[in-house]
Amino acid sequence: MRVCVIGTGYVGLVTGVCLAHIGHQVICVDNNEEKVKLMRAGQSPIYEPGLSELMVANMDSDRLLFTTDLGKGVRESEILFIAVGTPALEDGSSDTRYVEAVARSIGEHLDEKYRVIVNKSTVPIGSGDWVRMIVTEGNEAHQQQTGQAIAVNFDVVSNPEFLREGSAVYDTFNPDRIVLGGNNPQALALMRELYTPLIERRVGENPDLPPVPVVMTDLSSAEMIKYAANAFLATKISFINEVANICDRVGADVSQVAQGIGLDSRIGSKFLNAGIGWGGSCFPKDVSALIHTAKDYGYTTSILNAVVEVNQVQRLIVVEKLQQELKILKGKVIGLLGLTFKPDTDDMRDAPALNIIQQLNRLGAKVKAYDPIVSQSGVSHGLSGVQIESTPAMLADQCDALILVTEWQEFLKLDFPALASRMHQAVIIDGRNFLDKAKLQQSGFRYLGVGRS
Ligand SMILES: NC(=O)c1ccc[n+]([C@@H]2O[C@H](COP(=O)([O-])OP(=O)(O)OC[C@H]3O[C@@H](n4cnc5c(N)ncnc54)[C@H](O)[C@@H]3O)[C@@H](O)[C@H]2O)c1
Ligand SMILES: O=c1ccn([C@@H]2O[C@H](COP(=O)(O)OP(=O)(O)O[C@H]3O[C@H](CO)[C@@H](O)[C@H](O)[C@H]3O)[C@@H](O)[C@H]2O)c(=O)[nH]1
Repeated sequence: MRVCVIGTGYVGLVTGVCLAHIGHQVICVDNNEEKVKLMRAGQSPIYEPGLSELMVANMDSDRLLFTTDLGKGVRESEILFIAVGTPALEDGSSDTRYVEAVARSIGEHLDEKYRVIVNKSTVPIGSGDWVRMIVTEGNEAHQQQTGQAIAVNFDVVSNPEFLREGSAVYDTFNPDRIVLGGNNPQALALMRELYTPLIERRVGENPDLPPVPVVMTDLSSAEMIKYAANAFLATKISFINEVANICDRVGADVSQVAQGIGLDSRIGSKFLNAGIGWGGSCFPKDVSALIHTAKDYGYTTSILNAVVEVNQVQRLIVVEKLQQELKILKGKVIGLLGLTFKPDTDDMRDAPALNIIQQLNRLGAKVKAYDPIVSQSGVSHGLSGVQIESTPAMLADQCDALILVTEWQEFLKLDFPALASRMHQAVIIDGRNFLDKAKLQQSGFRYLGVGRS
């Protein structure tokens, strides 16, 4: 099938590359010329394991091309994915201006051929009908300008994305479910056909599993599924973090507690890692957007408000632990192991590290950091108040404490005795309960986790 993906960020690029890989003809459109230039040269503008190789292979097979020309993408494709960003506005609601701009442009380029316009971006409930309206407006304006009368024919489908950064390619090939929301069975049938190789598990690592469940819904239910999924996962993390804070006080170990409750199949063991809380480009903005939507309808989201509140406190729990340990932070040197909001990504959007740096700066500490991706990339990522070091050893030099912020696998293999010998005081706060406490203690560290007293 002929597909156009508009927006080549974490979702759009991965979606475009993976759809090409399962045999579709894909045009990826982005209005960022630098990005398009990079991708045309076979380089991925984002760090995502396995993505670059797959991208180049599909470009070489002539199934994937990149352009800034949205008109070309619309004219030459039957399925048009909108995959642009929907960041949070000041008031917590979703900023849909990029979706609006794309929907309007699609309208300007439509002809008589039938198209399915797919909302892949996470958009507020009700956006399906709104996108239809904007596309129609764009088309009518174009017709007025050109004097051409075109009978356009299209449907809007909601197809929310559930991939995780850091395992985006794997998740796309091995989804837990595919959600398709829409009003016209013809559009939903085309979408099902598009995903058939994935549904039948012809790609991916679990060929023996039953077919991927396809959940067909109306537009707004599909939109709500996306928000509800992220809000539930964020709730699960805030819940275990609250339990961790109680564990710290009563002397229990949250890792053991998580194992004990996670084995109950009604609870499940995933997303029960306590630590410095959830961040990233999705959970914070999506939970806020859902709270905002509820407010628009006069409903107060008591649970979700608490989920956010717990998370705000949780992000700074490592600084509190540091204060208990070192007392005065003014004039102390603190080293952060990791900066990105999770491992295997270069994404710094709403990373807990940003709050930790700000708070340490406020308390007068000098902050240094080492991150496997950020240190290598030489890109500032808009970071201020932190000195980026290029090796863990340089990070440890003269530090009064280390804080593990991101659980990069390579941190498990660090030479901790060597790091301890370079520090002023060998204190480590494990913000992800990731390191081996006994090993750290043997290496001469005073070790503190979260809820692992
Ligand atoms: N990042 C994730 O893990 C993830 C997962 C699921 C869903 N989502 C949702 O998917 C959407 C995209 O997220 P992302 O993280 O990929 O965003 P992103 O910021 O990484 O990428 C967005 C891309 O859209 C491009 N763009 C903006 N306006 C454009 C226009 N008018 N024409 C063409 N291109 C345009 C930008 O240049 C950028 O490359 C969001 O709604 C997000 O909530 C993201
Ligand atoms: O047990 C856990 C699991 C995660 N996290 C944190 O939660 C955040 C989000 O992690 P994760 O969900 O793995 O990453 P994302 O790439 O943000 O993916 C989420 O957000 C995406 C965007 O909507 C969705 O598509 C995915 O399904 C959803 O998992 C990160 O800060 C993690 O450190 C924890 O603190 N404890």
